[in-house]
Amino acid sequence: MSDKYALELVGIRRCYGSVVAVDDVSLAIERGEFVTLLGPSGSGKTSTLRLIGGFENLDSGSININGKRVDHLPAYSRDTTTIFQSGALFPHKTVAENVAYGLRMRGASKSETEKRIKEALQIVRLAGYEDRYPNQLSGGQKQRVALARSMAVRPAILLFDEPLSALDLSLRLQLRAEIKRLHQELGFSAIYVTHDQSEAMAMSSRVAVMKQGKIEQIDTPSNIYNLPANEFVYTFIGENCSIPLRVSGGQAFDLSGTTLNLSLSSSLPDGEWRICVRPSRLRLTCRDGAENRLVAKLQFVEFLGDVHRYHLKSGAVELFVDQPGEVRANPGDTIEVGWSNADMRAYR
Ligand SMILES: Nc1ncnc2c1ncn2[C@@H]1O[C@H](COP(=O)(O)OP(=O)(O)OP(=O)(O)O)[C@@H](O)[C@H]1O
Repeated sequence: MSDKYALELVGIRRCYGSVVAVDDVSLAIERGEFVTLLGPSGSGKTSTLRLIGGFENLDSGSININGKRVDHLPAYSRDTTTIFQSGALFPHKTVAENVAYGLRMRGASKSETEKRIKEALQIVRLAGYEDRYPNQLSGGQKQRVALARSMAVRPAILLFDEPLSALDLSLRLQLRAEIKRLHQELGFSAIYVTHDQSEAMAMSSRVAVMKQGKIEQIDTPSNIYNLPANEFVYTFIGENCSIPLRVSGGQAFDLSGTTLNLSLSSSLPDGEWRICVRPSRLRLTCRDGAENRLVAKLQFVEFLGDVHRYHLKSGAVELFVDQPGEVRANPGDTIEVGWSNADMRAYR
């Protein structure tokens, strides 16, 4: 146990009947880190957060906050606060009373409480809203109050349980930037749960990708994106084209048996493989001699704003390529697609 960490999870486990919701999860978060638990529905993110916050009990393992074991303590005695999806404000209390709540629970004096309310509302840009009631606030403002209430306590670790998922897209983007700014300015330690990968990538110091109660990979957003530990992480984070193929004697064949011009295949053992490439790393012109090339037919083109998405078919292989600029091909045209070895991953 080390007090170097704001939070340490050591082999924590929680089952509901026959479902193993959290399966031997270990994780250490340094002070000031913003770590996101990201994963599909049912992967155990919320259960992990609830175990840390003390809303659920462990079946085994231990939880340390600032070097002290806390898993035997009730929620209110742990040095954490949680911001929920719904905000969970008290409807009959004013903004100031809502923010004061956690401070009172922790025995702060009246003058300290007033000082912290003022500070917290300033931080979330809601100074002047002290006397309003939650029903007089917008969805985004309510979440800012919930944030202020949690931060006013200055907990060892802030827990976020999908706090933006009930908001519309533009508000979500706005608040996401706001939380990032606050983290940068104040340097609090946080665990953030989301199933939105762009949110996780944009906000976090590190991202833990979860699947079936386990952490598949924990790393910086850039390493998660560029150096995924396995196919699950690769396909869960960002878009990708997956090409099923068979390698035999250093040659690659698609599933219809057509030879593919892939240089990586010379280094792959014989067998069935899936090659994964991000559509943004595929190139439609290969004059510079890409290491891997496919001749494909253009099916159709989608306009996506900054880029066009070219949907292509080559034998049994289907791909899509994102390219900026004008569209210079028509459906039915033959196009060469290329990519470098560094941009592709092979999984079996
Ligand atoms: N109180 C409970 N009783 C029974 N099963 C539960 C309970 N809470 C969670 N589970 C189960 O545990 C597993 C993990 O659930 P959890 O809510 O932690 O996942 P999640 O990754 O947060 O999902 P989501 O993104 O949908 O919120 C799921 O299979 C879920 O059905």
